[in-house]
This record gives sequence, C-alpha cells and structure tokens, in this order.
Amino acid sequence: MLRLDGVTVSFGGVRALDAVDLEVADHETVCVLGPSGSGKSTLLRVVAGLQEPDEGRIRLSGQDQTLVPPHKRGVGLMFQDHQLFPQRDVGGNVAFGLRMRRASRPETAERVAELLSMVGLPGAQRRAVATLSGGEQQRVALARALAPQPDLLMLDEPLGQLDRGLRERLVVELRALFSRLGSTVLAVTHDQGEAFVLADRVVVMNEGRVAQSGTPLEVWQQPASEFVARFLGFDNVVDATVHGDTAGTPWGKLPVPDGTPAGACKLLVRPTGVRMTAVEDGLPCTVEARTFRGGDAAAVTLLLQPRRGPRLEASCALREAPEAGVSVGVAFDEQEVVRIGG
Ligand SMILES: Nc1ncnc2c1ncn2[C@@H]1O[C@H](COP(=O)(O)OP(=O)(O)OP(=O)(O)O)[C@@H](O)[C@H]1O
Repeated sequence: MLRLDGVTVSFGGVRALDAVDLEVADHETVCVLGPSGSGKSTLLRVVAGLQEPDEGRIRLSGQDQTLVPPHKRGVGLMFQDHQLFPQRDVGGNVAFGLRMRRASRPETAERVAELLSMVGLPGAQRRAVATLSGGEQQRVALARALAPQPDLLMLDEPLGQLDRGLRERLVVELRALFSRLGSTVLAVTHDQGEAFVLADRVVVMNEGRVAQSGTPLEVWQQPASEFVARFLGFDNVVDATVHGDTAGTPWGKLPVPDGTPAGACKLLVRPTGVRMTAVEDGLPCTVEARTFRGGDAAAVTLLLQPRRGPRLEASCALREAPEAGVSVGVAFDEQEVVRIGG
C-alpha cells in the first residue's frame, strides 16, 4: 500500500528524515515510535504531501506520489491536537471530508450517523464541540478522518492529550475498530505501551533513521541496538564478551542462553532476570532505592549498587522486596539476558 525508498528531509543542517525506507501493507497497522525530534511527524507530513522530500520516493498502491497534491493522495491525517472546527457541531465536523467530496445530503447524513455509532457516540450529531470531553473530541476527530474512507489513515499521537485510563481503553477500541474496518494505518506515538497494543508492526526511529522494525514482540524480545533497548525502558545495558555459555561483564560472569553468538557485544539484563539471593551467594549489592509499581504482580523496582560495575535495576514481587539500605546478593537468570543486535 505505502512504500518509502530513501526518503530524506533536511531543515537547514538537521536531517529530520535520513534515507528512510518503510513499507505498510494493506490492512496493516504500523506504529512509528521514537523520542521527541526523531522525525515522526515529518514522516507523516511527507506521506501526506504536506512536506516535500529532498530525496527519495513515496509510492501509494504502486503509484509515485511526487507530483500528486495532498488532497488527491487518498490519505487521511489526524493531527496531534485533533483540531475540531469549534463553530461546527459534531455532525458538521464529521461531514467535513464528505462535503469536500461532494457527497449528497442523505448520503452524508447516513454516513455520519454510521461513523458516530462506530466510535461510540451514536446520536451526537447536534452536540456542540465545546460540550465534549477530551476523549469524546478524540473520537469525533477519528470519525472525521475515517469519513472519506482514505486508503491510508495516518494518526499523529492519536491519544496524546488524554489521561492514562482513557488512553488505555481507547487504544484497545481503536485496534478492534481498525481490524473490523480492515483499515491500513500509519500512526506515530512516543508511547511504547500504546504502540505495542495498537500495532501489527512497530518502527522505532532515532535521529531521522529507522533504528528497528518488527512486531511488538520481536522488538521487545530482541532490541536491535542499545538505543532501542534504552528507549523501551531497559537500563541494564553493559559491554560484554560472550564466551560459550557465559559472558564477561562489569558485574562478573553472567550466564547467557544457549546459542548466544560469541564475541564482544552489548548485553541487556531485564530487571526480572535480576534475582535476590543471600549476600554470600551472589554479586553483593546495596539497595539504593525501592519503588512500588503496583500492577497485577504488585511489582517493586529496586535500584541496586553492586560492589563492582554500574547500577542495576531489578524487579521483584512486593513480598520478596528488601528495604532500601539493606545488603543483598544478586544472581542472574540466563533467560532474561539478551545479546543486543542478535
Ligand atoms: N518546519 C521545520 N523547520 C525546521 N526544523 C524542523 C521543522 N519541522 C521539524 N523540524 C526538525 O526536524 C526534526 C524532526 O522533527 P519532527 O517534528 O518530525 O519530530 P517528532 O519525532 O515528530 O517529534 P515530537 O515527538 O516532538 O513531535 C527536529 O529536530 C525538528 O526540530
């Protein structure tokens, strides 16, 4: 459906996009994930035709888009701040794209009613935009973007402004909606949790380049670089040398899973793979901080200062969590030790 080849966009000396290759298949939801300034919005703008690339090609359904103006590209774009027209009611907002396409009145009314039901706001046509909650506005913006049935729906931080509970609920609803409609979606977000729920595939960006692309599970299980690992929230990353079934690290020898390629590399230790032992049985550490995280497992995050090597983050259940200031030993679970980059 969508294909970018070597797309580059520069602003002065900054390469907002640097030779980006990207594909989105029919009916696929791809989420572009990355820190602020990594080029996510520029990517959407270039596909929508709101920004011209300096180099590279963009194709939609096999057709080169270089000379195609934005309104003829068949893409729907929902912006970060969802900018509804305040002077129009809900129905007027949703009908906007249909009017532009010169749909008849009865046809428009029917489609607006259908879309509002779909986003969970049946019968809201006459409501004023100012009377809507943030979540309701977001749904109206989505209905407006879906109305002209774009070949490709693009969402820029679709749930950006909403509080956490609402985001968690809406993102699940969105996923179900896109799957029911068979939509092809390219969404950007800086929130990995949101991307992992919504996406069939995630694309992690860093400084205008694609750092990794894969299913949420692939990216989580096997981050391609230290950047991706840290972006996903994993801070236990060290230089290591793998030899057989162990790796030499600043924390001493760590077990690694069978088949880990030998040689110098970066190693990630997931916090759940850092287990508490008696001081004499493991790497001696002092508990520097203890943070209760809640969640299903009543998890606690521990910040440990080992006798040697950088700080370690550990995750354990509340009932097993030592107090701050206590000395503990630490052992490593090989299944949670990952060689970065394969
Ligand atoms: N119109 C512009 N003029 C100059 N520089 C720009 C322009 N648009 C973007 N940039 C720069 O290009 C880089 C990428 O910006 P972009 O908005 O695409 O990032 P982003 O990943 O969407 O960030 P955010 O998550 O903060 O929205 C940044 O360094 C930004 O300052």
